[in-house]
Amino acid sequence: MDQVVDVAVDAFIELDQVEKVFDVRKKTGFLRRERRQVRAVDSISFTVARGEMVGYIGPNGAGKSTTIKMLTGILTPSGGRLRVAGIDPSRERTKLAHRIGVVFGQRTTLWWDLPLIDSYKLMHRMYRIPDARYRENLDRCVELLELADLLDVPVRQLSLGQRMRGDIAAALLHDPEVLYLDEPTIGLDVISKAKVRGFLRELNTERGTTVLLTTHDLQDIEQLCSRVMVIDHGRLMYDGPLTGLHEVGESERTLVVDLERELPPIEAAPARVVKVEGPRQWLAFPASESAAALVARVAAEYPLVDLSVREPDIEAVIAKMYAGEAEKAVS
Ligand SMILES: Nc1ncnc2c1ncn2[C@@H]1O[C@H](COP(=O)(O)OP(=O)(O)OP(=O)(O)O)[C@@H](O)[C@H]1O
Repeated sequence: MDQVVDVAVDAFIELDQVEKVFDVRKKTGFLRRERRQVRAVDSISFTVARGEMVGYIGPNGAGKSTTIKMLTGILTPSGGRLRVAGIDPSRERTKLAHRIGVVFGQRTTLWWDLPLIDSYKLMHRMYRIPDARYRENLDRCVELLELADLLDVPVRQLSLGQRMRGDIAAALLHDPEVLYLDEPTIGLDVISKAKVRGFLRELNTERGTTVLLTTHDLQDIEQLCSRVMVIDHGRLMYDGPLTGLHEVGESERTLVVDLERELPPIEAAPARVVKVEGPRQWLAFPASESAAALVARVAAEYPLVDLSVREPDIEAVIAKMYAGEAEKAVS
């Protein structure tokens, strides 16, 4: 038995030096085409244990969707070894389909013109879900995702947040052991985001569902995942807790305050004013510091009208991470 198989005992998802190379043909003249290779996933290795909830983040084009497509069996890796629940996804895609659920935030798996409930009935048959189990799972999703009033509404009439909740339910009717979520909160308002996050947290703690979550929203990760992996240019750049990512990237949050009138830059170290526009000031402070303490200090000393806290975006954290690496390499 080789080493990889030994590691697989605890690993529910397992990637060992997985690669995906796309052949791209580009038109460069009237009859001329140039062939180019895009290394979308470049020798990635990681394992995810059963019941873990892991964030998989990175800038646009980093290789996140390609990884998820390989994990579902839609794409075949160009190299390396990949297993989900001991199954090779691209070889046994149908067998695996009964054990995984997938939600692509930007696309729907629901039938556009049919009422929501009809999509669920079709999935009941497609996945051959036993009646009692289907009923139980449907009831649970309807209750927790607040779908009762939406079941008879055609999918095309649902708002984005309603449709997303409908899609998440659809992915869970067959009781998958692992759920891949690609941008599940994209475009949702604050209340819908909170509902989706609350549901996922409960699913993970109550049912032990393994979750791999791709997102551009760091708050998704903050509120749901104890572990985060960062991918960029197809390579795994970081694997650890989110707090560690903030430390590596020395990321900053921003406190935006509206004062009663124009005033000199606020003094509240370690926060520092990075921008002033009339009575509005932007203060950057380390993401690891408490925003509440800073707000209390500023409110005690300055005439505040309004305020908001902005989280660092993933691109900014990753950019800082690179800057840190470059500095280390120089010194
Ligand atoms: N079918 C394909 N053919 C050719 N190139 C592809 C294909 N799918 C993806 N790519 C390329 O592979 C790279 C990784 O793409 P991927 O969609 O995995 O990134 P991503 O991290 O999911 O990005 P985003 O956050 O924008 O969704 C990109 O350079 C992309 O252009």
